[in-house]
Amino acid sequence: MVAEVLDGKATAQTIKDELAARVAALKEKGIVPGLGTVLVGDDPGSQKYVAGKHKDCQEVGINSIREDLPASASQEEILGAIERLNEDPACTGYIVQLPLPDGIDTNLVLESVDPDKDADGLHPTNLGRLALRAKEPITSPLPCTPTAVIELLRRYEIDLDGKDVAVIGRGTTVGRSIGLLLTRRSINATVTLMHTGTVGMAEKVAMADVVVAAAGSPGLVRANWLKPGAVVLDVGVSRVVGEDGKARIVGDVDPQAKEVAGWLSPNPGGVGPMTRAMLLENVVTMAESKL
Ligand SMILES: Nc1nc2c(c(=O)[nH]1)N[C@@H](CN(C=O)c1ccc(C(=O)N[C@@H](CCC(=O)O)C(=O)O)cc1)CN2
Repeated sequence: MVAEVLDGKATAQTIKDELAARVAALKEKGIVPGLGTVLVGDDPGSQKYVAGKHKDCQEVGINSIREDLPASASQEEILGAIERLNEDPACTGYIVQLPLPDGIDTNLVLESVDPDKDADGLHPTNLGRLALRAKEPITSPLPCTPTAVIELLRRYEIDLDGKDVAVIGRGTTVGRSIGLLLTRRSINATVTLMHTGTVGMAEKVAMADVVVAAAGSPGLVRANWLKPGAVVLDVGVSRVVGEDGKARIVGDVDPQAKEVAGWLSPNPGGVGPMTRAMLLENVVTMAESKL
């Protein structure tokens, strides 16, 4: 068996084309959506992701606003940037690029974002709504990587109803919140959330119809763990330097998984570009809510 590809890059392009039409309609009504980013420090990955977000904005017609701070920025300086974006009427929504440098209280920073401008869906108010509203439709912003996974599967018409989903990784941006989304009444999956303390990970993965690997541990998920035909989403991102001295991205899933899985999202080219598309979608939806 050779797995079919869940092409996140192509799907994200389709979504961006759809968003460009929605942005044009907003502009006709005098509303120009604006995305803000707060980037602290010089982590090459974060710099690349933020640059990608601004390029995406340009592509779909969204204004973008940058708050770039040095790695030495104090907590107060970061909170100052947050305050400026909270107050800026040109900023519809914004994100604080994670991770923040050591010594910065990430929770305090995320809690200082105006929940109505939380394009990342990571403010406790928005995560709380996700936790509490299991049945009702949610109109507040949702975290981008979890929605990226679900939207990618939806666009490929892969139904999650009644499916067993193994999620590996308990980080804020993916693992913790994807379980809440997947178990919503409208999606109806059953989730096993695994982490470094999990005993018997291979056996649990072997029972899953769908595997979401978001541990950031290169090659953690072995091909021989997978149920034949499983749907595999490789979300974890690690930058490794090859023998040629060049840095490249490696996912959590053993490349041989393509011989066992039924569907596989590549990394790069899978959930990453979809995450960026979901961020734009959040901003456009926030702007439309002002109509
Ligand atoms: N505030 C947030 N910080 C972080 C998040 C997040 O959702 N919110 N997630 C990740 C980084 N991330 C989004 O910010 C992200 C990661 C990867 C990509 C992406 O498009 N990757 C490309 C490859 C790009 C490359 O060559 O390096 C791909 O997968 O094809 C976009 C966004 C941590 N921080």
